[in-house]
Amino acid sequence: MATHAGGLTAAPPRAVRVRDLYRGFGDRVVLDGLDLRIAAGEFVALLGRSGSGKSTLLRALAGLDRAGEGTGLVEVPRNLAVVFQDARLLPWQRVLANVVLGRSGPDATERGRAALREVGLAGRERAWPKELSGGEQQRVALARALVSEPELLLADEPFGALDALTRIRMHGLLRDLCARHRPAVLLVTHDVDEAVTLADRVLVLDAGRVALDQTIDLPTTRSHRQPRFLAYRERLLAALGVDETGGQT
Ligand SMILES: Nc1ncnc2c1ncn2[C@@H]1O[C@H](COP(=O)(O)OP(=O)(O)OP(=O)(O)O)[C@@H](O)[C@H]1O
Repeated sequence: MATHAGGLTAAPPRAVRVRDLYRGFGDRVVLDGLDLRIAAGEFVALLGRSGSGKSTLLRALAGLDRAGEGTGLVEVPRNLAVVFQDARLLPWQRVLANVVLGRSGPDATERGRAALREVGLAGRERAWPKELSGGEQQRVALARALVSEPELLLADEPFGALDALTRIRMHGLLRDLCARHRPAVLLVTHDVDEAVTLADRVLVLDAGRVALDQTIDLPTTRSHRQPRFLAYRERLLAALGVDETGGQT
């Protein structure tokens, strides 16, 4: 359990606990007394208007927020992994080396191969990153994240740069990987459908705090046509201040 920006560390609950988190840049207050809990194994999606502070919160959890000023309690498991919109692979390393980065020994290699099999890239171990499509590169990034069996996976719009069909395939992949590995997940996304498709709970960030905390009570395999899916979608869009036509409410 790592504690960033002050505060005492309690017994490790293997989940996220954030209390009274403040983050600002100069005069700009971005997170303003934010509270958040994520249970072990829980999948939480985070929505919010552009500039509402989603990435700032994710960086605070990842311990990557050295730029701004901040106070508050942040407790996260030490064993966490982060994936971003761009796969951030090392171009001079082959795919398998990217997955096992920083690890060595036959065990690491075997785990890396297994992770690549899990993301559907068996046989591509010796490929260079530039030989892969954007979707395949994100698969490698997911394999690299999961090879350490993280207790927490932080994902900042991981599918934001992919085309719609690839994104749908990646949703299925991420859902299956999370069902198998059971990390707690915080997924930052702009895509309301993605949030309702994947998450146990969807949060909407507004004015520096969690403005809506919506449990998604749907079966694991979800269809966009289910009436309850559409009802959640509508509620979240309303909380984001947009209607179905893209207009402001
Ligand atoms: N290093 C920084 N220095 C100054 N301001 C910053 C810095 N990082 C973020 N900000 C500001 O903090 C606010 C929140 O940014 P953040 O990236 O967290 O929002 P976001 O909700 O993730 O946005 P988007 O959906 O557009 O990615 C923005 O106004 C941004 O300009």
